Amino acid sequence: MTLAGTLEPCLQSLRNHRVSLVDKLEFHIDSLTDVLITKEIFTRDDLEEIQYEKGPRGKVRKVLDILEGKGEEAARIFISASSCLEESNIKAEDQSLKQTSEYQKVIAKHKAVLKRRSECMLYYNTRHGEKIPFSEHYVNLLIVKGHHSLEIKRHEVLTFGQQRISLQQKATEQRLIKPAQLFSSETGKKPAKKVLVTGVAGIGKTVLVQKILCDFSNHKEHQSFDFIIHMTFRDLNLVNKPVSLRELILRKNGHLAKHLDTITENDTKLLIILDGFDEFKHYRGCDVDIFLTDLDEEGEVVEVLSSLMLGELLPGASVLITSRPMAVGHIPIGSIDCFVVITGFSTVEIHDFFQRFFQDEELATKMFDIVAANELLLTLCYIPAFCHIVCSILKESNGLYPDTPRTMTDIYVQYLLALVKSHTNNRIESLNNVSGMKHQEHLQEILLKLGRLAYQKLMNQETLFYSNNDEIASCVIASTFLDKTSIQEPSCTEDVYSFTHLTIQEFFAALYCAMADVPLSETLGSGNEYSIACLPGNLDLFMRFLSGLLSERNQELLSRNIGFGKQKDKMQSFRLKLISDTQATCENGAYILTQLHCILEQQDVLLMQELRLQRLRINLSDVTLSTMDHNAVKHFLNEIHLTISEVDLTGTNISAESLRDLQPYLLRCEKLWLGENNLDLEAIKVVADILQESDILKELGLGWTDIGDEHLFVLTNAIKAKQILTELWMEGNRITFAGLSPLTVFTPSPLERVVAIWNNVTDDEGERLNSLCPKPCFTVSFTENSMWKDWASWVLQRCEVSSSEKLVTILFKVYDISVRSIESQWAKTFYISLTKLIRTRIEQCMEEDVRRKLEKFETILTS
Ligand SMILES: Nc1ncnc2c1ncn2[C@@H]1O[C@H](COP(=O)(O)OP(=O)(O)OP(=O)(O)O)[C@@H](O)[C@H]1O
Repeated sequence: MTLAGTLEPCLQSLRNHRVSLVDKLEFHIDSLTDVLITKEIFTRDDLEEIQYEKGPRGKVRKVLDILEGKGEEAARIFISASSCLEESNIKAEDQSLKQTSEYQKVIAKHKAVLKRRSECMLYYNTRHGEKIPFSEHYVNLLIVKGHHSLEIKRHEVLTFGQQRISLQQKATEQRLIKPAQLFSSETGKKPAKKVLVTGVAGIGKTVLVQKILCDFSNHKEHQSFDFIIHMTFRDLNLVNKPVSLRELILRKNGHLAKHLDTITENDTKLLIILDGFDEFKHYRGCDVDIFLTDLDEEGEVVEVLSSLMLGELLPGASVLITSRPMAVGHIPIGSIDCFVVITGFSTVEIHDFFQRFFQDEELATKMFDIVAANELLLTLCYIPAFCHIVCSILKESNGLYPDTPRTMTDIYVQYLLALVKSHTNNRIESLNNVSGMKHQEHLQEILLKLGRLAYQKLMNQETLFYSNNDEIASCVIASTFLDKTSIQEPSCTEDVYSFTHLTIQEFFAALYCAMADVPLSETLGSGNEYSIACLPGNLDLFMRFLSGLLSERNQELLSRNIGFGKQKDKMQSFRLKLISDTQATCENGAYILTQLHCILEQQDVLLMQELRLQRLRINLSDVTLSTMDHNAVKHFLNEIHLTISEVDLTGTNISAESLRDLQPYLLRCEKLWLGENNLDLEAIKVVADILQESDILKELGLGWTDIGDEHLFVLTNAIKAKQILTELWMEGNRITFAGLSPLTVFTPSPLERVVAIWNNVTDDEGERLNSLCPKPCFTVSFTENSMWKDWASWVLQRCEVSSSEKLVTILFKVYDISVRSIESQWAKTFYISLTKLIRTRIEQCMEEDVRRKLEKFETILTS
């Protein structure tokens, strides 16, 4: 004991001063644990243990207990960190007394600035000068906390080889929250610091940000922060030389210049909002190796922002990032501690939106009824941006829908026509009139110029641009779709432009490709070829618009109203490409959602009849599915009556409700993959219903779905009723021997294979299970070579048909040192083939960031 005391003076000192340390540190426990995590003394598991303790004093005690097991060096670092903390607090207290009143004045000033900036709704067809008060027009948005597949990615339980799934790390249950709760602490938990808000195009991410700013500046919510700094990636794209975070903040917040040091020293009271990550030019390059840690340190803009997101820069500050889902994979996920998805409006909110938009109860109800009578239109209105466009069209046309829109493109086309019409005082009405003809040609020219601008900028991932095209900037119609902002550069003020909404830019880009006299092979591909399936993910909305614009009905509308010549060759070429790409994808099982949306946009039953399908595989994996996505899937499967050989819904954030919605189609499938979704008992009951009803469902995948024995019992009863299922995969769950043993009754017939590795089952228990059936059917660890050989060839085939971007996602899941260390032949062959494939892709890859990631994997696999 004495010996230990002299050999471990720091540990001993902690023991001696335990009582006084609890007194001193109880108010600094959060910052202290943060420091210890940053210095890698504490792990996330330690943090969780500390957070379970009630009250700050209990937490300090827990910290001291944990330190006992961490050794002398950890204790030394702790003592130095806590004395620094105390010193800085004394200094801060002294200073703060002096600064309090001035600091409060800056807060008030900043709130006044934010209030002015956020008090008007950013409606994007607002006539110049027309102001719509935000608070009167904000409609409640449905926001869900917890996104299972992202949570899992964060905890890295997806990587193969993880031997243990921490039971404490059960995925957070999904639940509705209010904007005010984004940063509020839940019982016993630390408030979230890094929040990621995702949601599809036009769902209301930017409006949510505005809501936060508005409530903060009106002293209503988020008052735990002293300052909120708002930046958009759109603006940040304009920075093309090394900068410091100080410069970035001051670009739009010059009034904070004098006090920025105090504000950032007090970073736990600071929230930084970064809106529109998907619009960031460098979004694919955020896995930087260089970090900045100081407010004044200069670096590339991507380095500054990545350092901020990862908590290297201003570690105490809270950060909220918004992004469309397609770019989420590029955000340094490890740093995020709260995932939020905006799901848009429900019928109640749509109704409310109509009331606020029309500001006349009777008229609003009449308009709402028109929309409610058309199910497709109503579905589109769940997305606020579309809801707004639908209302605008109804307003312009007095409720008379000229052509009932059936798809997203239809409403954008009609929106374009309505705005063009209203801005040109109906001058394009008459086709017979000569000046009308001239006017039409002029109009076509302007729209195509605008389209080309949208297209060029979209391909370069630019959403904000300096105007070097005065003709467009000064034209009234063009300016209807463009926003002008003046920004302060060090020596002058510059005008910058953006489309009024990103979806509008995507629409115009597609309009250009569809209507300009440039062949599709030139705009969409290189040489004579182009592919719908292989375009990068950020072009999927553009592709859907293009398909809709190349449909018969929209060509007809554009020709009738604006005089565009129909692009018959392009329509035919696109249609044939869509057919051949879809056939290939159904055959090889590559990701299919974009094609399904393109098919929905075409609204052409004949097209589906022309599909010659030998096999039907539907792969929708790894992207959260929205209501519109479900519509696209259902629309396709309603017309194609084949048996579905495989449906892959892995990592789609699927809920019980959406599973129920898809149930009739899932009854037609032979293999169903539902892994990496948080399946609650309700969802499992739907799966059980499918098992009980289906005559053909043979293979079911439920890996990493957070299921336990209680869920498995429900499934077992269903398997018993139908006795068709041959394979059940349940890796990475909470299942025990007790849950698995009732399945022995059905092994080996019909159930030939039950995979339950990374559950709560020991190898001995696995052997016992196998001894209960005539031949071994249970796999609880990596032993059975033949099975893993099959698995590996399935994964390899998936990799081969995936785009390089998607390949990176798959590689993140399947590479792992511990599997590579397995000496089995299958593992060796698997990794050799994978390495070969990666090499080929590196050679072909045009996208710098994807190539870099592939090269990293190649190095890992060959080292
Ligand atoms: N809560 C809301 N109340 C009223 N209108 C809303 C609301 N949310 C969104 N809108 C309408 O939808 C439009 C689009 O919203 P917003 O720009 O926030 O979408 P987004 O998710 O940021 O889209 P993108 O990913 O394309 O940038 C807004 O301009 C507004 O007209």
